[in-house]
Amino acid sequence: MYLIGLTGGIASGKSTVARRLYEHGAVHIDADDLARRVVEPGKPALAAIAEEFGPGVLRHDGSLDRAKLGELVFGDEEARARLNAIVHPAVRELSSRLIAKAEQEDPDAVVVYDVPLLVEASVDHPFDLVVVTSAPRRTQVKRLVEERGFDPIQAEARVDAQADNAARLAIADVVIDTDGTLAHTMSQTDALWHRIEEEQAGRSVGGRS
Ligand SMILES: CC(C)(COP(=O)(O)OP(=O)(O)OC[C@H]1O[C@@H](n2cnc3c(N)ncnc32)[C@H](O)[C@@H]1O)[C@@H](O)C(=O)NCCC(=O)NCCS
Ligand SMILES: Nc1ncnc2c1ncn2[C@@H]1O[C@H](COP(=O)(O)OP(=O)(O)OP(=O)(O)O)[C@@H](O)[C@H]1O
Repeated sequence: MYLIGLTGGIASGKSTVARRLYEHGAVHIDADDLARRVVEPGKPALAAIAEEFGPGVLRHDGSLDRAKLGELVFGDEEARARLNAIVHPAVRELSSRLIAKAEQEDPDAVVVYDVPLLVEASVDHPFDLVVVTSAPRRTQVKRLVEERGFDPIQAEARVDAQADNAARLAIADVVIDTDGTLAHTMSQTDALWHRIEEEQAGRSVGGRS
């Protein structure tokens, strides 16, 4: 297995890069998706959230009111830390399981773990490569406002709830500049894929998998 940790700020283009790697043949595991799965009705993390933040964060059907919880935690560091303490251990456990399963199914798989909070949550899977998508704060805010309908204050609160670009760049093996055209992002991603293929070919010559 070749394990890539893919991180970057909100709306910096992680999903775009992950989708391209998936099209090349990688297995894609998305931490945002796992974070949704672990709070489905009936899961212990959802009960813990309702206990911690009150029943007002649940909808009438018992599912999580994500907008309501988002209002409570973005812009309030202490509340966010309480939420993270509930959700992150469950995501850590599930991601470990899914990465192990991908390796079991194909020992030569390239697995991309797409995780926005790799720095903040001290994710310590044994990555072969850490890839960071990087766009300036103003581009992130512009995309959130223009493409996802956030108001500017909400958009800034989301961006500021995360590590800054400098902290992410400090742990990067590869940086993908996502402030240009989509074609530029794609060509950097294709070059990354070719590099990984070459590394994998070198490993099999050397007898490792
Ligand atoms: C607060 C919640 C319910 C809001 O849900 P919502 O549907 O509005 O956003 P969604 O989950 O799709 O996240 C969108 C983006 O927000 C950012 N984000 C989400 N949670 C956090 C957080 N705790 N800290 C900083 N940024 C975050 C990420 O960039 C993520 O890609 C949700 O984000 C949540 O449960 N967050 C805690 C779990 C978590 O940390 N998830 C991130 C990856 S593990
Ligand atoms: N050069 C570029 N590279 C990547 N995305 C770009 C670029 N130019 C514009 N975009 C747009 O920016 C948005 C980036 O969203 P994407 O979902 O890939 O980011 P993300 O980092 O996965 O976000 P999130 O943290 O919310 O999961 C997309 O709508 C994409 O089309």
